[in-house]
Amino acid sequence: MPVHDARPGGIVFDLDGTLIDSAPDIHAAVNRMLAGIGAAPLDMPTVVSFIGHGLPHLVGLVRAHHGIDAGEQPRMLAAMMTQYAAHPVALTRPYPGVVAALTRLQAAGHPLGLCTNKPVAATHAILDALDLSRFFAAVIGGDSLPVRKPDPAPLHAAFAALPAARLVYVGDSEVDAQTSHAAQVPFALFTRGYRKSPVADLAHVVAFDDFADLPAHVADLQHALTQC
Ligand SMILES: O=C(O)COP(=O)(O)O
Ligand SMILES: [Mg+2]
Repeated sequence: MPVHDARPGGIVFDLDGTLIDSAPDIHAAVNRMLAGIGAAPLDMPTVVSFIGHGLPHLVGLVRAHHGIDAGEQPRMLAAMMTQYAAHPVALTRPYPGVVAALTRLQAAGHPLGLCTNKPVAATHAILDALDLSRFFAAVIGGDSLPVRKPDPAPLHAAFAALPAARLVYVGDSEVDAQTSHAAQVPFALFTRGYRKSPVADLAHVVAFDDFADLPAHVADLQHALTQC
């Protein structure tokens, strides 16, 4: 078979629950926001179950959980943004092996991008603070476009900014699997993130629980791409 495109393909990553374990800071910000209105704190698993569709959606779920009127949404969202912006990386760290994997993939010539539902200003602040910005040629946040994941448009935008064929989207959640499917991009599932469903219920071409294994999976996908 003729070689379709031998150049290293573009790889786009999700952020929360994929490259970084950000739930502890999101949890802390939620509870500071709730304390500010005299509401009871939420435990970590509850907040983790609310992550994935962006901060406006998360605040809506927090509000519903406490039975707070929808009219409070704008004030609560503004407070959440303020609280999160105040301490975005106090407790947030890349998952083990992430920096080494990104370094290897970049050295192998893969253009790298990011597509997250996190607001883009907070995304840049976190990437800068954790010294991750240097890896990404494209960063699309939850408010970069009028629509967010699982709409495929943000993922299309991230890949469009990379000078390469679309190789794979790497994410951790139901939203990411749906987005990949809608964008018709192969999906690699990091299984230690914030998903709520069994691995088998999320359509994927690769599932992995250790970033040390990702470069080999990518090499296999690249091989398949160049053979088709
Ligand atoms: O902000 C969220 O709710 C989820 O963010 P993610 O898209 O990086 O997982
Ligand atoms: Mg995620």
